[in-house]
Amino acid sequence: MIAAAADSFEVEKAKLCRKIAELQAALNAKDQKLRELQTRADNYGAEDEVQFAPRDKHEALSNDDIARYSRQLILTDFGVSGQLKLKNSAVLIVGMGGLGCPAAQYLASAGCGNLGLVDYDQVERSNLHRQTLHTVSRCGMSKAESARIALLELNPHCRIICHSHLLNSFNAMHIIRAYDVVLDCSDNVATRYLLNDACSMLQRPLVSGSALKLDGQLTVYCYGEHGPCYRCIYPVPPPPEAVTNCGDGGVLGAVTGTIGAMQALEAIKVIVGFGDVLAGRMLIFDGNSCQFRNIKIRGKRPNCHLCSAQPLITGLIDYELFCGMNANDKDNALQLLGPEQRIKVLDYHNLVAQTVPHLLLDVRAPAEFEICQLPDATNVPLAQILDDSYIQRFAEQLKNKQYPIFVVCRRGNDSQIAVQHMKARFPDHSIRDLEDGLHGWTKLVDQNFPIY
Ligand SMILES: Nc1ncnc2c1ncn2[C@@H]1O[C@H](COP(=O)(O)OP(=O)(O)OP(=O)(O)O)[C@@H](O)[C@H]1O
Ligand SMILES: [Zn+2]
Repeated sequence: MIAAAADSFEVEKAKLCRKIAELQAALNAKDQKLRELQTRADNYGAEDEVQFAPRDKHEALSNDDIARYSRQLILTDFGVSGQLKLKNSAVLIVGMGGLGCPAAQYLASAGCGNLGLVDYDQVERSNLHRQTLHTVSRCGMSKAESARIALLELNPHCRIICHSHLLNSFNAMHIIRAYDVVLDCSDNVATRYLLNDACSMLQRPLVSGSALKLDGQLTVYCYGEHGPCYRCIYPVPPPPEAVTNCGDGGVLGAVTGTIGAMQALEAIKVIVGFGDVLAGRMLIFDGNSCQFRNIKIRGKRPNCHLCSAQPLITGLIDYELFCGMNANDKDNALQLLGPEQRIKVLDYHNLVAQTVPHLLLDVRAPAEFEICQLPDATNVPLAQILDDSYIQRFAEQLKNKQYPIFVVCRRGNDSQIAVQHMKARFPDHSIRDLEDGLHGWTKLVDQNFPIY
């Protein structure tokens, strides 16, 4: 008895030692990456290819300007001097998606002289419902280029500089330095911290917007001496599992349009210098009840690691590592299950063709299940599968049933979570998920199956 216990202790100890060694190796690799990153960041200016032509300095408005901007020129707070400031300004918009498109549209048409557009991505059909500068014929084109075409149609006097690549720790300082104000229209936490840190170090106001489902938020960070930075409010990133993106949560174009237009308004106020800039306050928009609320957010944190008098962060870091998330909102493919717990979509298709009895659970939300579903699939949302009371009822149904269970979702991530959970409860039952989910089905089995 004692010998058996000692054996199992040794096994457990060996497992732990192996785990520690693996973690140590992973840590070393990340450490190495961080050092490389810092070296490249330090040397970035030297290897940079991005060239900015010097900005023209305009002393007066042209007749065309006067005719074009007449309706805003007559605003008391704005006037000729405001228009000139705008004409001489340079604004960087990071992300030409749901927020960036309306923001760029209002800034270009209002007469912002120099607009920088950053986006590494290309236009897709699923962008068009809210990313209003892009068109059907420009699907596949770089988003920055597509937006540039639309903006020049609106206002050919606006100088547009496209940065059709990822903004990252290597290039952010160099690019941002060339602009007066930055708009965060991105969709991921890593980019938010990157922009915040770079803007704080370079003392550039950062107009930050976000929108998801029917809700939106807006505030201005790094504004003036007392304006807090993003880290003052959120010193540590949220856990990755707490972050939802538009691809998963959904969003209405009119909501991103509302917030994006207001980002343009705050940028104009910052440049021209009128009104109460939304710093130290956050605007919360609830599209469902159509209510705007302003909440006071804390001021500069005296011990902020970034913007306090004695900062601990003095250079850009690896933000993906810091946040534990990629600098995009594309889903990472989860690898929770071994190959024996997964089935390829083609194999599942053959099994259906041979009418092998089985149960197919689709673990997407009901609204997604309504869009499209495989024949004979039963919709049991993941949240329900993770609920113990459901699993108990399911156990009753499963009694004496031998047929295999397959689980499917949109991309093959949630289905793995579901299988893992169910396997813990029913270890002897054959439960597998469909690799790559419905996206895989469209790709490999039925090209006519809708993709979203
Ligand atoms: N670090 C970054 N550098 C350059 N572009 C970025 C960066 N982070 C995010 N973006 C861009 O910001 C935009 C955010 O907009 P939005 O979320 O509306 O678009 P999307 O990612 O195309 O949406 P969907 O989730 O529906 O595919 C995207 O076009 C994305 O490519
Ligand atoms: Zn701060």
